[in-house]
Order: sequence, then C-alpha cells, then structure tokens
Amino acid sequence: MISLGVRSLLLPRGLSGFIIASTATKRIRINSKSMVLLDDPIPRTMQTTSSENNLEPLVICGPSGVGKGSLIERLMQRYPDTFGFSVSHTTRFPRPGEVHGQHYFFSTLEEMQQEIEDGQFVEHANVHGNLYGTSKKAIERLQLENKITILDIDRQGVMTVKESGLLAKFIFIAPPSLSILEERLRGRATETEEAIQRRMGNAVQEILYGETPGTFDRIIVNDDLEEATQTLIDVLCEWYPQLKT
Ligand SMILES: Nc1ncnc2c1ncn2[C@@H]1O[C@H](COP(=O)(O)OP(=O)(O)OP(=O)(O)O)[C@@H](O)[C@H]1O
Repeated sequence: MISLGVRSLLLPRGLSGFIIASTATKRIRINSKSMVLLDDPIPRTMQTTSSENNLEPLVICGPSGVGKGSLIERLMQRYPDTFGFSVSHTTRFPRPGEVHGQHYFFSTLEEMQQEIEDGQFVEHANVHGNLYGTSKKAIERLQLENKITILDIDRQGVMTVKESGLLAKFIFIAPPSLSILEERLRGRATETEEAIQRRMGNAVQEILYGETPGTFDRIIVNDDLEEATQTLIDVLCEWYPQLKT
C-alpha cells in the first residue's frame, strides 16, 4: 500500500484515529490494535468538526510563568464539563501538593524513554533537563468523555504536535514584558534562582516562536488575568460553538 499522507481526525462520540489514504482504501486506526476500513469518500459524520460540536484539542503554549496554568484553571472552573486537562507525563520530581495522575504522571527517565520509543506519545520534549510528554492514552481518555482536550505544552511540544498532523487549535499566551514575566516567576516562589534564570533564557525563544506569523491561531497577552480570561473565552466561543449553550 502506498501511503499518501497521515492526518488525525476526531470520530463521533470522541474516538480518535489516524487516517491513512491509499490509492485503494482509506483506513481509520482507532487505536494501535483496531483498524476500520472506510469507503471513499469519508462519510460526513466522520468529519473533524460540526457546527454544533467541535472537539479539536486546544493547545496552549507560552513561556514558563506567563500564566497558562492560571488561565486554564479559570477556564475549567467556568466550563467544567466541556474541557478536560490532558495529564502530561514528566520525569521531574513532584512539587509539594502535586498528585500523581492528577497534575502529572510522574515517571522515570527509563520508563518514559521506552514508552516514547514504543510510539505511545503524541508529543514529548526535554524542558529544563526533564522529559515532558502527552500520551495518546491521555487524549483518548478525554475524547471518550466527549471533552475538548487541553494541551499545556512548550514550543517543542507544539512543533511535534504540528508535525504529527493532529488537527488542533493553537493559542500562544504572551507576557506584557520580560520583566513582568520574571516578577511572576519569582512571585510564584517555586523555582531556584538557577531555574528562574534558565526559564527566562528559554522565554525569549518561546516568545520569538510564539510571535512567528502563522504559527498560532491566536496570541493573547496576559496582562490583567481577568481580562485575559475573558479574551480567551471569547476566542473559544468562536471556535467551539458548544460553549455558547
Ligand atoms: N495576569 C496575571 N497577573 C499577575 N500575576 C499572574 C497573572 N497570571 C498569572 N499570574 C501569576 O504568575 C505566576 C505564574 O503563573 P502560572 O503558574 O499560571 O504560569 P505558567 O505559565 O502555568 O507556568 P509554568 O509553565 O511554569 O507552569 C503564578 O504565581 C500566578 O498566580
């Protein structure tokens, strides 16, 4: 079979899969074990979005300390049944209060490297010396609950998601300035001085990437948190009609 291209799509009732086009057939891989053959063309009910319900994952990116977590928390409070936070894997140590399976799946470097090699991750990245990644299972779990998956990832993760062909909406959260970003990182008091310096160094690269034309569907500056939250909700209402009901 000649593979002409691979892209992902969301199936009804939240099942996800990858479509592989060939000269003869189209196939939907629902998971690593099951494959469904489709007639050509793809039935309308298999389209990624409908005017009532869009389940494309939402990718939120921005430099460390810009307020991604704070914005996502407010969004989830407002729409608890619509969005699901994709729980990432990480090899970093838990911060006080972080719960395995809720904030992250804490993993060893060896385990995670093996699972990445086995193709179990949609994206992964080495950030500040630790591995982070989103497993296919984490997304599938939410899609089965009919929820929009939120991915909170850095630029390396965004690049990998884009390369994977996953259809998603991409938002970049920008700080009002680098000095305000540093203030927030220090104010959070969760990082060592060395970690703050490293994050500030990475922030410049993140911002340059975020502002590259055509990379993100929308850039939101997080100056006042309440205003930024409202802007985020307004943008999402345009993309996800189910939010208006
Ligand atoms: N608009 C804002 N104004 C002032 N402080 C803010 C604002 N948004 C977030 N903060 C504060 O800045 C700090 C960093 O926010 P947060 O932890 O949400 O960032 P993050 O982008 O998720 O960081 P990381 O990627 O490192 O997890 C927190 O202490 C948060 O309360």
